[in-house]
Amino acid sequence: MTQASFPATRLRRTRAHGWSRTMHRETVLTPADLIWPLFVTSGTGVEEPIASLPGVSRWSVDGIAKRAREAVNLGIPCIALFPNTPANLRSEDANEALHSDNLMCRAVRTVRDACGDDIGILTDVALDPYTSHGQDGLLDARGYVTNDDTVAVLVDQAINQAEAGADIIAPSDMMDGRVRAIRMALEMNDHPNVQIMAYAAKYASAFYGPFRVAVGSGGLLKGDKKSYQMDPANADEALREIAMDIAEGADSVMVKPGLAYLDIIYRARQRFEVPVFAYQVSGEYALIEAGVAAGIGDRDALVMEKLIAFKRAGCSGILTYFAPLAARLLRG
Ligand SMILES: NCc1[nH]cc(CCC(=O)O)c1CC(=O)O
Ligand SMILES: [Mg+2]
Repeated sequence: MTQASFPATRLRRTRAHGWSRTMHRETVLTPADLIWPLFVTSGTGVEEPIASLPGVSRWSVDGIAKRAREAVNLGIPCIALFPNTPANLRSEDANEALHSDNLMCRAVRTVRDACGDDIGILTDVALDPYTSHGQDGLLDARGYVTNDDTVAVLVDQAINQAEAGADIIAPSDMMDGRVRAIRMALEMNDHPNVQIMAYAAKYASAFYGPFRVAVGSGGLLKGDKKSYQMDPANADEALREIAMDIAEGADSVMVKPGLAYLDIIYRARQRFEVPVFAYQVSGEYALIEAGVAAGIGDRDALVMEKLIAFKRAGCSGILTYFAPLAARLLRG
């Protein structure tokens, strides 16, 4: 047989056996790559299934502590907390965000009591779960979300969360200059080791709908968030946002939503030596669940394929509502 009659290289050769596929795998996903977002609600012993997010519930703080323990047992290193503030505590000025006994702070303390230092607690900094208008910041007389006045409140909100025991402050508001302001306040208030994970490139996305139902801001929001969240058409601008947040003292940055923005994750990793996280947001979760319900495929396989894509693009980790499912699958 002449040499020309067979391929010089057979890429299928290393795919022929399971052991070989394992050996040649370029990217791995582990439970340590996962951050589990959890929704907090009032009361004790309360679980409220969220219709917009099938399989996800709001939990009262005791339930949140149980979920945190579950995360520890599954090898998930960090949870992210989001409060469903009671309607009567929402206001124009989001004052509830600054109270040391608000839902968020109570949840942080309860988790810390239950799990000690075994789990990282990430708290979201933005005003939308606390405002009567559902915007992430304060409005001026014409309804514009003000930047610098909002940053002043975000700083107090961040310190309030750090005092309660948060490990990672995650500003999701997209105001300019907030990372520097929060970093300075953390340093000056004796929290030098509290991290900042900046939602650096956060897009004005149609994929946040189910989340807004979960934190009760969806029905309140009039208009959109396009004057502060990014235009989905832009990528160079995302790199500027990320560069600014690094310069202002962010320990890590986030790209949000996830799958539609893998190019941003990839470019950020090429450009900067900084940990990049992705948020697989509520609409991405709900679409997979809707697809599974419609019979388009197997949930486990769909979820794992999407999560490995984030790692392949260069992510250090992923915020995902699928965290407990994925961790269980990974542990076999
Ligand atoms: N600042 C609020 C915030 N923090 C995280 C999300 C979305 C998360 C998700 O959809 O899962 C949002 C929604 C928004 O900006 O309207
Ligand atoms: Mg910015």
